Amino acid sequence: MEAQKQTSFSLKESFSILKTLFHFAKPFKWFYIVSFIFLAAGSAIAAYLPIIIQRYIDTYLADGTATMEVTVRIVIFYGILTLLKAVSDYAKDFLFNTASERTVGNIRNQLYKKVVTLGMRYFDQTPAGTVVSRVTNDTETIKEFWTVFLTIATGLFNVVSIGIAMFALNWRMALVFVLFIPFIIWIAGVYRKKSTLVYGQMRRVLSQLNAKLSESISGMSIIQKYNQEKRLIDEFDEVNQAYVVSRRSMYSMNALLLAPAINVIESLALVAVLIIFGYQDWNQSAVDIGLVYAFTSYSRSFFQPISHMMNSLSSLQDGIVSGHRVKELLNNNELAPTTNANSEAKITDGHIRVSNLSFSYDVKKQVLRDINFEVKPGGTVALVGQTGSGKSSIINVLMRFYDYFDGDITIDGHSLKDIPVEELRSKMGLVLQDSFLFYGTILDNIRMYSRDYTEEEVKNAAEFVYADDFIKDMDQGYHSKVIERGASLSAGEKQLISFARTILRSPRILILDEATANIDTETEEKIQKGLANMRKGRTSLIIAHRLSTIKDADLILVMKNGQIIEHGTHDQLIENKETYYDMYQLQTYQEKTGEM
Ligand SMILES: Nc1ncnc2c1ncn2[C@@H]1O[C@H](COP(=O)(O)OP(=O)(O)OP(=O)(O)O)[C@@H](O)[C@H]1O
Repeated sequence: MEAQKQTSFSLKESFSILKTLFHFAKPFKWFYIVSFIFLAAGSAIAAYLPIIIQRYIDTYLADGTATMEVTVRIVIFYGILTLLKAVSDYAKDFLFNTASERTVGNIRNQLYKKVVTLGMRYFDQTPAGTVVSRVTNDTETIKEFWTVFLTIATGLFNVVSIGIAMFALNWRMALVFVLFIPFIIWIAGVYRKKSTLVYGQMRRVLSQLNAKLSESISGMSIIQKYNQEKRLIDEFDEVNQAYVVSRRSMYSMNALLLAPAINVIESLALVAVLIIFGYQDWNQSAVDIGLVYAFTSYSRSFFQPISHMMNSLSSLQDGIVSGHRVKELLNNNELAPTTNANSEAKITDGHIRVSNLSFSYDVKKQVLRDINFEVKPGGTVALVGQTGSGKSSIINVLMRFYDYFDGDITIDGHSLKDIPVEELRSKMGLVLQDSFLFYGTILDNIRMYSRDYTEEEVKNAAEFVYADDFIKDMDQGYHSKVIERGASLSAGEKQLISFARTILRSPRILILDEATANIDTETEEKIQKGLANMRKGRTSLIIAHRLSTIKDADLILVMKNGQIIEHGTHDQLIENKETYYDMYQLQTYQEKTGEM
């Protein structure tokens, strides 16, 4: 985490970051090379154009030999070169931007590919906003960084070609221009210092603005319930005003330092040339009028690129920072757990055995301690216990969302570490409390966009878990739209869809985190019937919140602080009159008095 905040880098680090970025540009190298050839051509033409006019003035106009024919020839030549320059500039920009967009697109894809292979540990430690920002904002900054490369390259080509042209025409005049370069560098330095502060402040306030907005959107129901609208509007306004102020400082800084200051330097350089050379040479020979014209044209094209290059340096720094973050994410090795490479173990019967399993999410806090139990093929084991006792953690380990290091879990005699993750996940049907639905149709959500299942099979699966009734009642049945996260469906309906999704894949083992949300009695009845159908002939591991639903389990494990403190069947545990008995008594009382 600390490294992500790093904002300055040694030369060696910067090179290594650049190397990573260039690596992504490699597939498009010909685009870049050809674009630079056009850039060189454009710069050379830009430097040559004033020379044509200078020659025309000094050779023909000055001594009165500018015939119509000569003038037309020169105009045509000038016109063709101007056209060529326009074509070169267009080709340069088009090719470079195509290549840089593709390069950055390539980076975004690689980042996303990486993100989906990362383990849950990474997501536990990294706020979602940070991951989003890596894939969107940082790549956008890298895009700007790429554009800066073009600005710098264009600047260098222009300065060099115009410099050569100026020295070739008159080295003394050229020298006067060169003497003004330090002033431009000084102004650009002042601008850069100030802009780092102003842009930094702007970015900070903008991210506060975004954070405020996203917090309000996700907590809108709480905001409205507790009448917090006025407070939040005021807070938003405060940050918004700060943003307006920081944008204003940016504009006033740019208005003062960018164009006007550079214009002044340009004019000063030109005045200096005119005064110095005007006195010395002008009166002696009229030939120099063309020269003065050429230098007047050069002044802008010579100083502007230098200031642009200097201004771009801060974006270069931002690009390196973003490049570093991207590289860090790409090199992150908190990958999702994998399997022994050569193993092809298969799940056939669904016989689970957990032996001496201990587990921690963060190495510091022991979440599971010495867990031992067995679920026979087709049997049902229920996990019960107070919140935070470790029930979900057992499932997290069993599904290989997290790796474990102490003890082992075997299925059909194979250690989990030897069962390919795809095999494991295809044979284990997982239904979580909060079923995640994707944007799409009910049909897409049940078959998870796979073309392996026909609509008929999807319907059969839905019928099997009693989800068919409510789906048929919807406007467009199985083709009804599901909005983001299935917000338009009730918790019970989402759970039924999730049952259908699970059962469609005929898993050997069923892992179920029973929903605690309030579900109406009718849906609840369907859920229980659907569940009973799903469990038939399958090994089931159920996290139960309502003890009445697991009375028939073959084994009930009572958990507390990451340990199993009691186990047995419902009747045995009731007879024991310990924790389970107390929990059961309390729940039965609550159900009777309607407190649940
Ligand atoms: N991703 C995680 N990273 C770190 N600690 C975690 C993580 N998930 C859970 N824990 C911790 O592990 C412990 C067990 O949590 P777990 O979710 O397994 O409990 P649970 O019995 O399923 O609770 P509930 O009934 O509320 O779902 C808790 O102390 C919790 O704070």
